[in-house]
Amino acid sequence: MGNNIVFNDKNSLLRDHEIEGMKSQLELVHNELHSKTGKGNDFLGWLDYPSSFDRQEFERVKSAAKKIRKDSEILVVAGIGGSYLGARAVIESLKHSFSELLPREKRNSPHILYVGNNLSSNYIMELLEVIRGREISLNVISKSGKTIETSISFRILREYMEKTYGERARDRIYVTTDRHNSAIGDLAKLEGYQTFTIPGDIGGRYSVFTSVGMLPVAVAGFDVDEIMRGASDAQIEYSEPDIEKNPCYRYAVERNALNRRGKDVEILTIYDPSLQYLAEWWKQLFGESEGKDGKGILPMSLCFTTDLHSMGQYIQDGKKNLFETVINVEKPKKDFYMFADNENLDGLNYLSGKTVDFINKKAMEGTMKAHVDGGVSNLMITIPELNEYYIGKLLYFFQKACAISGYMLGVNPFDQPGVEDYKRNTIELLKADEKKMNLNII
Ligand SMILES: O=P(O)(O)OC[C@H]1O[C@](O)(CO)[C@@H](O)[C@@H]1O
Repeated sequence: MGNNIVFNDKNSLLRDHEIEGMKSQLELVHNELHSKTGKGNDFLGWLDYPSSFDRQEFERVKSAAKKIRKDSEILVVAGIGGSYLGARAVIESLKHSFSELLPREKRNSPHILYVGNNLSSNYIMELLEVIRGREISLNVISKSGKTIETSISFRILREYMEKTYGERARDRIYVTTDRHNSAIGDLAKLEGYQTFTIPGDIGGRYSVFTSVGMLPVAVAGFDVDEIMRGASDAQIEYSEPDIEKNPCYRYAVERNALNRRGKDVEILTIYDPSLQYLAEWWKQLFGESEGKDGKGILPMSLCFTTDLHSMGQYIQDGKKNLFETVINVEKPKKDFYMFADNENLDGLNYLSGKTVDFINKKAMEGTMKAHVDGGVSNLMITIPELNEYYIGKLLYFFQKACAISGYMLGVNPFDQPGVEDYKRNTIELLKADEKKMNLNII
């Protein structure tokens, strides 16, 4: 097993001169990013966050997590986009796949439930049904403090908490938000809720290492020090300007090179369902960062081998405007040896003595070969295993690659002006409806 993240491009189908031709641009954007002179340079707090983060705030996160772990069976996390995907990506990657169904004696952490990430009345009401009668804490996370999905859920849950716990509700409500200009920040002050800060110069999709991600992750029982150690090593390793020594830059450059060849879609391919939320986080990171000014690579994700039986046909034989980036986890958390069966009616005895993970890896190799033979470029990122250290490193790998890639594409990877349009329309429609109702009452 290796001891670092490795980028492999032997199936990229790119030619050396395509990479060579981009080296001078890489040097330029590297300097822009590190000298903080590029677009969106007021949102670069994430760049050296793993080495410069506020240790006091981090200790407060750890002690709040300790308290929640002691007094709560469930932590409800209310947030959307970058205000929940990072935490969920880490937790789902590391937790037991069926933790909700484990017997109590085998579970030593609260369940983490997510709300505020949709406007489904069914979802919210059913969440209220399952938390009733159980000890809960609530962590509301919103940088702006005014995102409608999160605010609605927060209002409903706050009322529930106040009815259930009375005065003691304030000891169970935790607010993570911007220090300034946040409606929920003002409310927290007024009500005396414990607050955590999202630094002003870090946007939601780059905030996983702040209290936004680390409080829920610590409550779920994972080692946040190790995550920060991985991120901090990544910060050093991926600041190397030479593409030959920097796998993160190589990934950023090659996805741009493929885009210049007309590949507009990147599919992040995972072979373990526990990585599904890592893929969701990755989609927001790249989609919100790069999809602007009529440009961008559309980030998609598929979970193989599951989706080979639904989408494999398209990748093999469909339009050739896509490439894949495969996440390969070298060592599984658990494994199982296939055994021989006397009857062998299912014909599987040829697999006896092989592990399930070995079979998964062979499926990965076979799939890559088929797709590459079909003309689909495959990049591969290998991580030694799914633990806190490597997850921290991988998340930083993608953040840095996204910033470099966005600059190479010529966009500002740190704003999201397009998202505002749907918000404005929704609020306008709701307010117009309110006016109509008021007129009817008169
Ligand atoms: O933390 P907030 O302000 O609630 O925003 C949540 C998410 O919404 C977005 O602004 C997009 O609407 C993302 O950029 C952000 O991560």
